[in-house]
Amino acid sequence: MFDTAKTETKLELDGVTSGYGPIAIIKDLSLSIRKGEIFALMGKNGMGKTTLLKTILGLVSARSGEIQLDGRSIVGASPKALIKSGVGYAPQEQPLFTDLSIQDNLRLAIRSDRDLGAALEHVFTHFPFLRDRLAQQAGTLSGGEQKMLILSRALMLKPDLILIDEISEGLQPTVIAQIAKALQAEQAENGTTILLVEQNLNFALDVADRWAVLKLGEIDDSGIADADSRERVLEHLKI
Ligand SMILES: Nc1ncnc2c1ncn2[C@@H]1O[C@H](COP(=O)(O)OP(=O)(O)OP(=O)(O)O)[C@@H](O)[C@H]1O
Repeated sequence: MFDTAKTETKLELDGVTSGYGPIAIIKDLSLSIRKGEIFALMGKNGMGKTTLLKTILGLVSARSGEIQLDGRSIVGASPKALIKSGVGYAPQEQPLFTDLSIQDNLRLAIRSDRDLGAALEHVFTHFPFLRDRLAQQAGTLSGGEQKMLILSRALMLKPDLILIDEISEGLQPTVIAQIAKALQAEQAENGTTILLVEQNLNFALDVADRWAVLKLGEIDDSGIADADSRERVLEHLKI
């Protein structure tokens, strides 16, 4: 639930415009994510949710506006530099090396093998099935298991901020529940800030402290996640 103590800003976007070629997808968007909160960003297909995450990460350039992480500008920073400064990313597209083992996929997320043992133990607390499956080829995991591996990779460095893109897509409720539990544990135990792009309203509003709906690259509505949020968000997602 929303904690009024969470007032410090972790990520601030101010008047951000970005897109592809001459087309602006994100339009003069301002958004403030507080330290330690789970923030759900929802919206219909093609509204710019992924583009927004990619703009924060520097994978898509911001044409104008300001993006600050912990009060410092990150406009123009490389994705690698952002990951080094504590940002994790679980992309929507399957980013696994399917012919490599689970362990090798996880190893690629850390800088030095010296950190491997501790990082693995960290992700095993959320997804214990990985412990006995480290040698298995990632491509042979089920869809749900692959999603848990993608999230685990983003969690290997214990990021302060995680950007997660439609992790629940195509997953059965038990796997979604496991992922929800993992995110809530990260938030509660490590004070992790989570920006969750989602289409699954129930999952998003269950775990989120606050939410916003993106429409054609602009914030159309936003609020605290409470009993009335579901109906309000649903209205925005209608055709
Ligand atoms: N590389 C690209 N080049 C040109 N246009 C793109 C590119 N990537 C996305 N777009 C366009 O930008 C718009 C927003 O796409 P984006 O993937 O950000 O939306 P989304 O809200 O995440 O959608 P979904 O929920 O379907 O994943 C869409 O019209 C899409 O076609």
